[in-house]
Amino acid sequence: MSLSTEIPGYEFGEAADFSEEAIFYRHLIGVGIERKIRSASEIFNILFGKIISSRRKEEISRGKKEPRIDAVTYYMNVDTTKYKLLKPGNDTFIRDVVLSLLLAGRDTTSSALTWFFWLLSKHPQVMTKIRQEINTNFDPTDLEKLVYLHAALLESMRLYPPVPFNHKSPSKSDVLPSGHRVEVESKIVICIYALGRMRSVWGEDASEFKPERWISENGGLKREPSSKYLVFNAGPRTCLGKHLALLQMKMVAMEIIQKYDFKVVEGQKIEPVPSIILRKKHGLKVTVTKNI
Ligand code: HEM
Repeated sequence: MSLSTEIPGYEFGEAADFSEEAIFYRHLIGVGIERKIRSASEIFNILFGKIISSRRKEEISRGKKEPRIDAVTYYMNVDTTKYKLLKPGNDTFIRDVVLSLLLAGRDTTSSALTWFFWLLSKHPQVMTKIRQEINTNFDPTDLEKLVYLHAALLESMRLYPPVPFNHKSPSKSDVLPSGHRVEVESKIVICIYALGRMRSVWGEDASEFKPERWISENGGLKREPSSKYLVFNAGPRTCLGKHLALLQMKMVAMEIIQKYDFKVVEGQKIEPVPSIILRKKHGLKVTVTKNI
């Protein structure tokens, strides 16, 4: 669903939601909801086919002028001779890379912000502190100064991680540091949602929303190892968009908090969709008034 009534047909969004739900069933239950995946990929193929072919025509008509700076153009201009598996004009490669970036960056940040604003509605004292910080420390060129807002976003994702679980399989049999033996290709599902709420990891107040736990004694941000805060994954396949995501979320949150007052509509059902992204099944209904 889109907030704008002017945005025509929302095929991409619906296809993305379908795929995320279908992948959930594949990861966890091991059965495919193939029809959803197939119709979502047909939509992606049609949409990306149109975009890539019109971009190719545009590039030809631009001639020697500087190419546009965007992901599709960047990957269209990759030197395919340097890579064994790439063929010139390989549209499938461009489609897959751009689609991965869109899926990785689309619902993750929007899911994070939806839970964040819902938590703020339940913790008005946190909202007040964020407003105070924005009013005193706001510098559009340096959002790093918004330490409390950053802490509140990290804390919200600890309780409601946009990617709530991950799934790994060893390529050969191994023994984990815990002593558990894992057979080749066995499925290890890591529940990031549960990890964020474990008292043994986060302390007795693990289930409470407390941005303060991220503030160090000197008032800066406390760093936690990525193996403890697995929200962006850890190791070599850690999220490439982590810093971009936090920056985008700070910008959006700051704009909304500064300019609007919003009230969450009472009595609505809050429940997640079974999907690889922790989306709210019914969205979040709020009434918004502009701050003058
Ligand atoms: C709050 C926002 C985000 C969260 C919580 C998040 C979380 C994650 C997680 C958990 C993974 C690992 C997935 C796996 O192992 O299967 C991942 C991978 C990735 N993310 Fe993000 N992500 C966010 C935003 C973004 C954004 C905005 C982008 C870029 C536009 C992005 C790009 C990527 C890419 C390219 C990977 C794959 C890295 C690899 O496999 O080498 N992410 N992200």
